[in-house]
Amino acid sequence: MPEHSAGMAVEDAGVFPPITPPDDEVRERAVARHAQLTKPQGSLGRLEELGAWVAACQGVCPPKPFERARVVVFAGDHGIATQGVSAYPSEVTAQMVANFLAGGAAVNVLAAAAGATVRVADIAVAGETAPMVSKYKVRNGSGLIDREDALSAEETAAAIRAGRDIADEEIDGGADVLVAGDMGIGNTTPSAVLIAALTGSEPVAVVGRGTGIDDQGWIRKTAAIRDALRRARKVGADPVGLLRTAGGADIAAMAGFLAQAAARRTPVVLDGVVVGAAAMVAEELAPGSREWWVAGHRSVEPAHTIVLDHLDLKPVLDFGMRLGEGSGALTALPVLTAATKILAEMATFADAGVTSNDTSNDTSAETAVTPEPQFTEPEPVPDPEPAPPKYTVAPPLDL
Ligand SMILES: Cc1cc2ncn([C@H]3O[C@H](COP(=O)(O)O)[C@@H](O)[C@H]3O)c2cc1C
Ligand SMILES: O=C(O)c1cccnc1
Repeated sequence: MPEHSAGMAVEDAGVFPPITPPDDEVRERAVARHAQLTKPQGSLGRLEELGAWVAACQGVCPPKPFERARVVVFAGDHGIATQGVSAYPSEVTAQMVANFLAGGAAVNVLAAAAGATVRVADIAVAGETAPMVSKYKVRNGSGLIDREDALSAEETAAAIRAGRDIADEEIDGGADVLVAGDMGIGNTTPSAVLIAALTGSEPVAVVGRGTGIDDQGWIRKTAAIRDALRRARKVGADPVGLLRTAGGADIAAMAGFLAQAAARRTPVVLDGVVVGAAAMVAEELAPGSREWWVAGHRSVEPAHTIVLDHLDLKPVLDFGMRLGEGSGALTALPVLTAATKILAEMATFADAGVTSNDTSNDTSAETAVTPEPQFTEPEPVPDPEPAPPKYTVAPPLDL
């Protein structure tokens, strides 16, 4: 077991303190501020709601634009990848970790574009990775979930603990918004199993094309999900039991990370189906965590829509994306920044000397004589002769 989890009782890793929601009173202040900004009421739509959410999370209105957005990519392999459920081989996972470190992956580009920085954590890559990313490694690949448990009880606890410790490190280091990303060939299969187990869905409802499997791959993947679901039945809806039997170390770490972020009152932008599966488990571990998350996007993977419905989260973007790595969340992050800056930087009607239609603070109304109505009801106009129809139906052609 990695040193960071030494001394931690196995059964405590998945125990979280009660999650307190973002500050509703501040959210209301943000809504009230929106009404004073120089724009018609409600005209910035969802942007207004997102800005109020950021304010409620930060407990301050106007909210502060993010200064340290951080994405943590949780990497891990999955035994089930050997069963032909992915369009790519497992070795790609370690190769992509090297690509992340070299700055060449989508996550690097999208993070830079959104003003975020990237951390990579090897939780269960099959094979060696750079020492700087392997501090929290739990094992080399998780088990073949259609015939064995993904993890032992100790490994499950170590993985959840790893995610919690990583969230703590990032928040203590000043992160003010977090993103979890995934990298692991085969990981959409355990994700689908967890989502099906927690929502009572059928394998065919949760199976997706992942990296782009063909129809034969789809059949193999559906069978793998079915078999893993059958094995997972013994643990019911127990979240830690599900991570152990049908999840994997990387997904367990993500679940710990997402719940710990909520426990530490730090907002999170969720990504696609893999992070979504971890989020569903995290919500079971620490109910109420979902209030600290915004759904960055809707992934193409069908199971992701099931997650969004289950957690009652409305995605910011629906871009037809299906990559993972945190890519959808990072594409949405600038929208959150824009929403925050609207509340922080726009002028109010009073500041800008723009006439508002808000009379709630207008004391002159009490002393004024009845004002002249600006618009009067028009006199009723008598019905004119019915106009002839503009277009008439042509008579049938006599052929
Ligand atoms: C080059 C490459 C980069 C990726 N980055 C994320 N994924 C994503 O695709 C994989 C999940 O799909 P499946 O379950 O079908 O294997 C995971 O590695 C996920 O992170 C990638 C996949 C590949 C091939
Ligand atoms: O939705 C995702 O995050 C996703 C989809 C396909 C492959 N990997 C990740």
